[in-house]
Amino acid sequence: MRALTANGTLIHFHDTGPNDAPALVFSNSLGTDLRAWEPLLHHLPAGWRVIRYDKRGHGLSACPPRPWGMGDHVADLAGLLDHLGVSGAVVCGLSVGGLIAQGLAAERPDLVRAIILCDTAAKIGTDEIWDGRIAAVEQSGMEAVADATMQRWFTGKTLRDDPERVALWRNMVTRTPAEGYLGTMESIRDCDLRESTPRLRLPCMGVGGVEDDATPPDLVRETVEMIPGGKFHLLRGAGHIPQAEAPEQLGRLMTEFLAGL
Ligand SMILES: O=C(O)CC1=CCC(=O)O1
Repeated sequence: MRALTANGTLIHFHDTGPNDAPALVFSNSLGTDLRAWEPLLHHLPAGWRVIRYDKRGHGLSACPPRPWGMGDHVADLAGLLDHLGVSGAVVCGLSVGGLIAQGLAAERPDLVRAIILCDTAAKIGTDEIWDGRIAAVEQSGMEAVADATMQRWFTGKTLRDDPERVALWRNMVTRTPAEGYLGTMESIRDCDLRESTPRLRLPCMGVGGVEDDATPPDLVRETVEMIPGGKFHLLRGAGHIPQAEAPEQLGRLMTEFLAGL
């Protein structure tokens, strides 16, 4: 368990593997913390320095008073990598983590050598969707959105066959500070990368779950294909959290992509 102050914010992170190995950095989704990547870890190739962190308002990282936005999420990750002396990383982002990865690649190309976009887009949702969820959390707290979130995140099969595992993910959401969740929803609502992402010039792989109701696969494909050479893969048997439902498929695709860099 380690922490440092980046962009004025206490950031909790895990950093494993040799310091001189190429870095693979994970940025997680709304309502999840760095534990979200655990199912994937043993499907990753050896020889990488793996860095996971809790974005502001999530996990053990600080939750500064709102308002803040996507620029802060990007500056937090830039600050973390600068402090760790990491440049030229491969950044893998899930959902809002994918927005952070795209934003970092645009703002600080020295830090990013390639991106892996999981269940994300250059623009996620509409003002109407986010304003409705923001109002629900402001009025009734995290419980108000937890069940609908599980429906968006997981396939019918997982919801039916594995209720205890789903309950753990639900706990992760309901234990996220409401302020952190609200600030991140506002960040997503106000973020539109449809002009900057097509200007990125770096290797990009993307994946989308066939049953993802939050960022449907065609939306993810559209974003990945904005970047020349971007390659999209559809994940069978997966919803919005591919490392939970399809860790082997995702690990194999990532291993192939990383080997080709
Ligand atoms: O709606 C959800 O919970 C899915 C999601 C949208 C952005 C994000 O990070 O997660």
